[in-house]
Amino acid sequence: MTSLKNCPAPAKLNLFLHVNGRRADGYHLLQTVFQLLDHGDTLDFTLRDDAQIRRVSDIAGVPEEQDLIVRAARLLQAEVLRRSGALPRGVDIAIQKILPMGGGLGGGSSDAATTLMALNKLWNAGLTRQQLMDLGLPLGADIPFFIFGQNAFAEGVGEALRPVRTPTCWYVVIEPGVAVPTAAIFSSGLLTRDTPPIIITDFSSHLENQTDLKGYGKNDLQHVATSLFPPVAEAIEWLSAYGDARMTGSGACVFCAVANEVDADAVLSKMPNKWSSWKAKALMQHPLTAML
Ligand SMILES: C[C@@](CO)(OP(=O)(O)O)[C@H](O)COP(=O)(O)OP(=O)(O)OC[C@H]1O[C@@H](n2ccc(N)nc2=O)[C@H](O)[C@@H]1O
Ligand SMILES: Nc1ncnc2c1ncn2[C@@H]1O[C@H](COP(=O)(O)OP(=O)(O)O)[C@@H](O)[C@H]1O
Repeated sequence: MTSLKNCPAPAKLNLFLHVNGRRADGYHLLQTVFQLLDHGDTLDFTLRDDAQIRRVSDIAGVPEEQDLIVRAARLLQAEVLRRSGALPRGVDIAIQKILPMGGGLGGGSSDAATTLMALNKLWNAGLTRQQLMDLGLPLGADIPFFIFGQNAFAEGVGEALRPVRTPTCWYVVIEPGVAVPTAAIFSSGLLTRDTPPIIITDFSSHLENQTDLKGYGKNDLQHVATSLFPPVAEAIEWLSAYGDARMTGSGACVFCAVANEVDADAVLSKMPNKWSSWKAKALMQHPLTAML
């Protein structure tokens, strides 16, 4: 095998996100439920005859050397060399990017996770899922979740993951047109960091029948983001007419659960033109799992 094409890098939502405290290194302790969506970026990987890792598509605002895709590929290439003594062949990576940056949809992390999983296969590297998760974590807190490959209740900074069953519903997502820098939200004086930890004992039924998220927490980052970025507040206010509208991650995107595709289309038909918006089905598994 010399190439892997059309590899999906799905978006995630944080169905809720609690900030429970802060570690000594300044990183925040979170509790969140990650939900995979059938909407995301797509990547192609083609082996080269030399050892270079190259991104062959432009991503506006992200230089090749800083791209999480390139950094993830180089990290795995170095790890394979360390383990086996042989340097894997280089690779050209093309990406069709549709997820907005600074959107709270985990796009960069998902691209990096797909890269680690696809190259592990293409290079016959044989790393376990857990080894890939450990390798990815320093690049981005959401990367272990995407490699985990199932909807999850996460703790720590997002690396302690347990599978959780979530509703088989649809989501309407609004991109409010601003990029929210994650660091600015976490460092804000407006942020509360003392939500009491919740304890989930029944992971098989938790959240399963809830298309309405009421009662399942809140996003502690939301009031910070809405204060600093008014378009986020405006999108939540508009979408609240159709359900329990919330922000995902550190923003800027806003979502609302609906029962089915017809209901999603009904909300989208009323959407003001100023926002990009879309519908997505809740996925139960990472779509790359079935391809590898
Ligand atoms: C908030 C979450 C929730 O899923 O998602 P996004 O909104 O970014 O998608 C993630 O925890 C974000 O993870 P990620 O996007 O990888 O954040 P990073 O780039 O690692 O962190 C950017 C900066 O935010 C702060 N940060 C991040 C995560 C965390 N648990 N505590 C923090 O204090 C740190 O100052 C860090 O330098
Ligand atoms: N392949 C990539 N796709 C998106 N962003 C990337 C990528 N590589 C690096 N980044 C950087 O990561 C930042 C966060 O992007 P992203 O993960 O899409 O947003 P969020 O963490 O809010 O979901 C971007 O602003 C960008 O500077």
